[in-house]
Amino acid sequence: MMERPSAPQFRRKLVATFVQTPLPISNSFEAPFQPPPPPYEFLESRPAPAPTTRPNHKQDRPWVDERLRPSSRSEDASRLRPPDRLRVKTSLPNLSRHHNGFSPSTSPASSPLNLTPLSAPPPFGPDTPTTPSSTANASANSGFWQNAISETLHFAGGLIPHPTESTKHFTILRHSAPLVFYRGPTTSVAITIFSAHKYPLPPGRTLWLQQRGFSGDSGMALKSMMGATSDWLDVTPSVMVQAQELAPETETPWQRDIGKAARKSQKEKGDAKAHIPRETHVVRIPAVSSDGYFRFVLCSGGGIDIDGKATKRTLLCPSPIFRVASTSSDSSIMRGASFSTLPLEVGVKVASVAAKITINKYTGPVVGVVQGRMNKLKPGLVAKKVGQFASNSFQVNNNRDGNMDIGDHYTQPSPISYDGILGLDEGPQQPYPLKFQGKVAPGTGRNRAELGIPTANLINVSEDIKHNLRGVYFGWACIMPERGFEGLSGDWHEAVIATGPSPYARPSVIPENSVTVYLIHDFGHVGTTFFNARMKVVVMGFMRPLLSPAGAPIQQRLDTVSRDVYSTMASLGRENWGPELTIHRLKTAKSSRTLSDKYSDARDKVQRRVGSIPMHVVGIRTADAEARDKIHGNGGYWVPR
Ligand SMILES: Cc1cc2nc3c(=O)[nH]c(=O)nc-3n(C[C@H](O)[C@H](O)[C@H](O)COP(=O)(O)O)c2cc1C
Ligand SMILES: Nc1ncnc2c1ncn2[C@@H]1O[C@H](COP(=O)(O)OP(=O)(O)O)[C@@H](O)[C@H]1O
Repeated sequence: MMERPSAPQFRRKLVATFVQTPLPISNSFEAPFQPPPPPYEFLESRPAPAPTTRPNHKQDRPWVDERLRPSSRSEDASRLRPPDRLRVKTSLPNLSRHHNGFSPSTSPASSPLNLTPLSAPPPFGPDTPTTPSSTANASANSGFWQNAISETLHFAGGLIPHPTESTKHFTILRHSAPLVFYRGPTTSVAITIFSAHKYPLPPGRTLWLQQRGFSGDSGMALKSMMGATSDWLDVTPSVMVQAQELAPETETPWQRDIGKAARKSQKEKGDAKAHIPRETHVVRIPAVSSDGYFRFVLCSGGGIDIDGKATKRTLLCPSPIFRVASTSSDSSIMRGASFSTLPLEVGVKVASVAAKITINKYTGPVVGVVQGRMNKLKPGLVAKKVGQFASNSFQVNNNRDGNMDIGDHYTQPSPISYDGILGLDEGPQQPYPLKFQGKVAPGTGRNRAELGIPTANLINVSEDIKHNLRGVYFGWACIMPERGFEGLSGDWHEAVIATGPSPYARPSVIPENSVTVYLIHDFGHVGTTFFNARMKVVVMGFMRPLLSPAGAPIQQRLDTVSRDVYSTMASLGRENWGPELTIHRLKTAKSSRTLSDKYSDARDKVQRRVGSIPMHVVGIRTADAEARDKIHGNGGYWVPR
């Protein structure tokens, strides 16, 4: 992490940075990796499973640690400060000059719209979409937003300065900037845990997220969202990664931080008692954590033992605090802010105003398209409702009403008719059949090599499918009869479709779902491939969740796959499950829908579009972020040292 200058320097630097180039955003997001990991190790390499029940623990209320409790009266006074005192000057130069953030009461909404960006707008983030309609104006906005964040990060550096927290035997060093802008499900914070020679980290160590000043209603809301019984969230990273797998640009700054902290510890405690680095954790911040001040708490125990019982949790060390900020709720959340961090809140507010302008770039086109289409359906309630829905989806605090519960209904087990035969004899039930397409791309070749089962890896599959499907499904697939693939069977074939994080993928905070299809068809001779062919897939039902293949003997995997193939063949062999009837159904379903079906279809479509708009790029939390979180699980990764 970048070193923070002392106060007067800091002020000078702030202005200087402001007119030169914006700072890079912190390294608190997904880090790139290089070599692929060995197969099948990732799904189960976490040392302690996430507890399903958590002990009630009045005794370990958050923030009772005296060293961390905001102490002074001045803080109480600051809490009473009316929010309008926090109104900010509406341009960044002013913010820089009034670096404490307090300024005459100018309406925050009044002038940013008129602002021109301060420096040439750089592209924002690695996954910044380039919509055709993103005009010069829009990219100017993103420059403005980026500047606002850079400024705020500077503030954070000065205002939450402690990068380490220690107890007698443990130290936690925070690598990421102390201000973490919410960036969707990949939002993460990196820490390294040190411990004394005689105190290696216990094998069942767990990491918990605590919110500062956290109590009452919000505590309850959090609990019910997570289905948890406690207001601590288990955020123990899921997978282990070796240091050699880290990209140098990730590892080098961490090593620098670690070296510095280790030297300091040696100086303070002497060789015998110095704390030595044990593990680096990149911890995913779940959407449900909302905005506020947080810390991690390292514990021994807290997981589940082999009998399925929760093990006793003992506190070992808290981490330094950090602020998570998004722009969708009232960003000037005072809960947990101390007097010294109030100016930071102002910075967040400015970034938030900037983001709201920037977001028009993403939402504008979708609202336009949907409303345009609905006007054709007019007049009537339906058009009005969908139109409203389209606009409302972009409201900052959009409610969950009308949202698809993403993922859930695609992972419901199909009813079993009889031995191994899935689904009712009458045919597939909602939401199936489900159609999608993809292009066949080379994979690792391991499935064929190990099991003799070639699986076509599909790319260019819609985000919607990748997000919602997780597990093993059965259905039909065909290779599209195009030039270059004339010799291949273009018929519909029974297929097993497996989607989920690939066991062979590079590690990341959230592994991307891959879609692989095994066509139950003999294409002639061993080794036939059809890379670059387009494939159509119709999913007819859910078969089973993905098993973690870690350590599973090949024979066991073969048995599972054989059962999958059998079930698929047997289930699809019934009259109402054939490909022709299914395709016919898909076609007629389109023309025979009632107006209200159309309404819900259009609503789903809009909702999916909304889900696919990268709102998180500018720190907006959408209502489905929490639903998606359920799919992502803990995520994150840890590196032994
Ligand atoms: C019938 C079948 C069942 C599968 N079951 C699982 C599973 O339970 N868990 C899993 O992680 N992957 C499963 N997969 C995916 C494969 O393990 C593998 O990731 C995929 O086929 C890509 O391999 P490739 O790189 O050799 O093409 C399954 C694949 C097939 C065809
Ligand atoms: N029955 C089949 N189902 C799916 N793909 C097949 C089949 N027969 C041949 N293939 C071809 O084999 C490839 C998969 O082979 P595999 O050795 O698993 O390699 P990879 O891991 O590169 O996908 C597919 O991409 C496809 O081109």
